[in-house]
Amino acid sequence: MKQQRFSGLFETESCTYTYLLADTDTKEAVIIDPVLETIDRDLKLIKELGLNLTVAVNTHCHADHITSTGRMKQRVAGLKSAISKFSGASADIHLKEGDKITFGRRFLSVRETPGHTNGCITLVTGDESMAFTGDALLIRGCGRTDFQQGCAKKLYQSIHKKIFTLPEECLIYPAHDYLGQTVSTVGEERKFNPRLTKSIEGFVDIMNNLNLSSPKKMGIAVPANLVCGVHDV
Ligand SMILES: N[C@@H](CCC(=O)N[C@@H](CSS)C(=O)NCC(=O)O)C(=O)O
Repeated sequence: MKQQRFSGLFETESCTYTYLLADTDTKEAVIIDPVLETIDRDLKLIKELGLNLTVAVNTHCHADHITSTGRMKQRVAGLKSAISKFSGASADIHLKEGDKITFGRRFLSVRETPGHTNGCITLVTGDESMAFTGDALLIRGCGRTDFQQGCAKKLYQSIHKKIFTLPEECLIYPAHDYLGQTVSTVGEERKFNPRLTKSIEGFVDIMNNLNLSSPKKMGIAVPANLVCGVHDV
């Protein structure tokens, strides 16, 4: 009997992945990194599947899009928002290393993976078959480290100590992909990630020379995400 429903959902403007996980027996569900623009799509799916959404969690305080967790709380009775205690953002649940987000008989455990921001977390399924890495580890890449307390050394250590120590076959689901890639594995990223296969000095050098422009929505996204995407809840 299948006990877990998993959906990967995509928001095209910010290239953000939202993930929905549910225990198919109890119908309890968790949503990871939901985006304001796709709130209707996500809530429609949840309703169609007859799920009871209990937690909406952000892997960090996003700088490129506005979260829908606050608006979801207004539309889903009993829903709780969650984010790292180091994010600086308000939420019902402030997460730290080792915490568990339970849905039915399943859970996600929290691994702190700072470096892109101070409050970045990676969420790992109880059986360590899936890891939701937010903007820490991307497929063949990683989150930038040039704002929001970003630190390349910290990110390198986070990924090597908290993500690359997971089983080789553990599936990696990042918060973004800009090339259409949907999933990787710990083993693949350990072997082929062009940034993380370097020494820490080489990695820092790459990160200091990315020369990326700032996310277009940064000025509105960060203040909004500090209050779950809304200023009135
Ligand atoms: N062009 C996009 C922003 C793209 C970007 O900066 N992505 C971030 C994650 S969202 S803060 C990132 O870490 N990218 C790493 C990389 O190597 O691309 C926009 O304007 O929103």
